[in-house]
Amino acid sequence: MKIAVAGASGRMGRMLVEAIQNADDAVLAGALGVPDAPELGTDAAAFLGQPANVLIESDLAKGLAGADYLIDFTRPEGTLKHLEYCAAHGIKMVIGTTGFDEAGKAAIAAAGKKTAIVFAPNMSVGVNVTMKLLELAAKSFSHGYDIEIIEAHHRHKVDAPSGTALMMGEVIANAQGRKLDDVAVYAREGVTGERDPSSIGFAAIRGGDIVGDHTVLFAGIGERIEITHKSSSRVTYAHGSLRAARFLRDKSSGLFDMQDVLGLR
Ligand SMILES: NC(=O)C1=CN([C@@H]2O[C@H](COP(=O)(O)OP(=O)(O)OC[C@H]3O[C@@H](n4cnc5c(N)ncnc54)[C@H](OP(=O)(O)O)[C@@H]3O)[C@@H](O)[C@H]2O)C=CC1
Ligand SMILES: O=C(O)C1=N[C@H](C(=O)O)C[C@H](O)C1
Repeated sequence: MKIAVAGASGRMGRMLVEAIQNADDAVLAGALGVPDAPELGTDAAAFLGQPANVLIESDLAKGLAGADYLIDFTRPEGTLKHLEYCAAHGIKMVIGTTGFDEAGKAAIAAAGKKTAIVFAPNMSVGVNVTMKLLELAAKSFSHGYDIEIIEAHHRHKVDAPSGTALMMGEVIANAQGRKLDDVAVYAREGVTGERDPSSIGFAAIRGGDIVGDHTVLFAGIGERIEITHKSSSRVTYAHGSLRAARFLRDKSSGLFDMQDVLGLR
C-alpha cells in the first residue's frame, strides 16, 4: 500500500509515519503539512533518525503524487480540502479527524461515492468493541438509569466533547430508539434544576498528556455501572488506521467506519 500521511508532523501524523515504516505491506508515499509549518521540506521520518526520502509538502499534487491512500488526522478544514482532492483523483482515505459539523460529514458521505473512505472518530479495536458493549448495556438500562459520558484528554485537544464520546452517545441513544440531538446535555452550570431522566450528559476533562479515556456511567438506584476504555498509547490508533487501509484494498468507493473494518456491524 502506498500511503501518504496528512498532518505528518502532528502527534498522530508521526505515530502513523512510524507505523507505516514498520509495516511490511505499506510504504510511506507522501506527507502533507500546512504551508507555514517549520517541518515543511524536511524528511517526514527524520524524527525517527531513519529518513524515508519523503519530504513534507503543502502542495497536494506534490505530496500525493505517488500515493494510493491518504491517512488524515488533522483538522476538519484541512481534511475537507484533502477530501476534495482525493475524491477527484481516486485516492482512498482513512479519516480520523474529529470535530466536523453536519455539512462536513455530508461532504465526506458525498466523497464516498467517488472514492473509498473509512471515517471513524476512534480507530482503536478496544473502543470499537466497547461500542458493542454499550449497545447491549443501553438496551438493558433503558429505564431507571441516568446516563453520563465522561471523557478525558490531553491539554492540546481542541474539540469537545471528543468524537468518541459523541459516537458513544449516538450508539446509546440509537439502541434506546432515541436521537442524541434530542437528549444530549453538553454543559451544566448554576441552578440547573433536577436532572432530566431522559437526558444523556457529557463531561469533558482536559489536562497533561492523557491520551484518551472514556467512561459511560449508568447510574441507577442502589447501583451504578461504569464501562471504561483507556488508551495508554496513540499506537492503537495508528495500527487501527493501517487495518482500515487494508480493508479498503479491494474497494473503489463507499463510506465505511471501524465497525465495518472490524466486522462488528
Ligand atoms: N480517530 C482516531 O482514532 C483519533 C482521532 N484523533 C483526531 O485527529 C486529529 C489530530 O489529532 P492530533 O494528531 O493529536 O493533533 P495535532 O495538532 O498534533 O496534529 C494535527 C496536524 O494537522 C496539521 N493541521 C492543522 N490544521 C491543518 C489544516 N487546516 N490543514 C492541514 N493540516 C492541518 C497540524 O499542523 P500544525 O501543527 O503545523 O498546525 C498538525 O501537523 C484531531 O481531530 C483528533 O481528535 C486523534 C487521535 C485518534
Ligand atoms: O484528540 C485526541 O487525542 C483524540 N481524539 C479522538 C476523539 O476525539 O475521540 C480519539 C481519541 O480519543 C484521541
